Amino acid sequence: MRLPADSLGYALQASARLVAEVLDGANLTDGFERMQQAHPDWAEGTRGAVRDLAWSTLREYGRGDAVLRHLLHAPPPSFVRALLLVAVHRLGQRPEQAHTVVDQAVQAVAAEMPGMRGMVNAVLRNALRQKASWADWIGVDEAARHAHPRWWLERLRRSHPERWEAVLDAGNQHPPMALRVNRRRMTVDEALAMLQQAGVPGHRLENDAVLLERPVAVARLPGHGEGLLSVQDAGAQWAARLLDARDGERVLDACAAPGGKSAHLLERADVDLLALELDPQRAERIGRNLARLGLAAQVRVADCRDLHAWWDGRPFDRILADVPCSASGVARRHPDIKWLRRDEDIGRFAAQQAEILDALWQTLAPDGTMLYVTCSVFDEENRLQIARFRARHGDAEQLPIDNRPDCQLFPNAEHDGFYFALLRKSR
Ligand SMILES: C[S@@+](CC[C@H](N)C(=O)[O-])C[C@H]1O[C@@H](n2cnc3c(N)ncnc32)[C@H](O)[C@@H]1O
Repeated sequence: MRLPADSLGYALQASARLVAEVLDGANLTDGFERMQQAHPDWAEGTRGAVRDLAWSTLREYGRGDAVLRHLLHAPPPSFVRALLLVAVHRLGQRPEQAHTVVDQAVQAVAAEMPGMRGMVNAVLRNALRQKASWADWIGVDEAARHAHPRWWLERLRRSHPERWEAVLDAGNQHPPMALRVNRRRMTVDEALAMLQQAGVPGHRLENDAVLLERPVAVARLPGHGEGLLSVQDAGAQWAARLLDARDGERVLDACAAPGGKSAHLLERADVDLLALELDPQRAERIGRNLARLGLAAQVRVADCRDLHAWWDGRPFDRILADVPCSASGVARRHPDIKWLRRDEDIGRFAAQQAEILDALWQTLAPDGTMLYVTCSVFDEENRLQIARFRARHGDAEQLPIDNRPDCQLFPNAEHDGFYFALLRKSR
């Protein structure tokens, strides 16, 4: 049986498939991309509903899991468990629609696994009867309360003893949507007026980023196709300002895909840019992004650690090292990472980042600067990484950022979490 694509049952079914895939180890964004390709006829409303349910269920997964632990006596098939998680999330979000949610969840399971219909109905009705106890079930478990895995809590508490809870709270919110104005094509004031006229109001942030009042589909952004604007988090837009590349300089973006920061560097100055990327498919996105904006760079697929493979021996004036990391500062955009990553992964990222830093340092000109960037909030990838790098490289001087040794941005209502350290090579 097929459910109407504009029904809640359909959105519950599709989002439960995505959640089930993630809990079995798959990447959420890739899964959603594949699902959209398989349904080119989806209306914007259907796409939005499926996305919203899957993302917000996974953002809160720890809480839903704590509720289900009290309601299930044996583990159900992964689709059914995922459907129950999505439905429990929706029941919490929209208590006034409780009976519709239960009815539509039953329709959703009937369409996929008809034999489980009675079980889903019974569990959800029981969940409703015991709704007053949910807060206690969640409250006794710190990891459930914060909707993050326990190891993440511990690591964050060690890294930021004063603000770890605020960081977790921000990580559970819907992320803001910010735009970067292509300053070669228009001013921020012109962009704000154009957006206002299109019914997409926003305001200016630091570094000339624009924060939208409400997130919108990219298709609704005026001037996006023509390269006047790009979607880029306001925190990510700090990188180009901090690196401060000037006309005529030779610049390396060592980990470049999908090319957001490369594009920003090129919008700000006429630099000779080499963009490296390890993953060939992701590298293709750099060229597409730059073409939309009317910008150009040399794009190469290479492992930036393997200097023999890509470096011609000519040193760079500036290097952007936007390294692969845990992405713990952007978990609200990619809530699957909270549940897919393991504590041991952080040490592996740190080792890889150290190799990248050591390799790139050799390609930096004397007096040149390298900006190290992560979208992590864990010290091991950030402050400690840079302290260890400086201990290995006596010719590395750390330049202050806004009067501090480095800069840790925490996720908040304006931007995601990022870390920046600026290093100069002494002569
Ligand atoms: C944080 S993302 C970069 C985001 C990009 N700078 C932007 O602003 O659009 C890190 C990228 O580095 C790539 N990468 C990972 N290891 C790499 C390596 N050893 N050499 C080059 N690229 C690498 C990943 O595939 C990923 O695309």
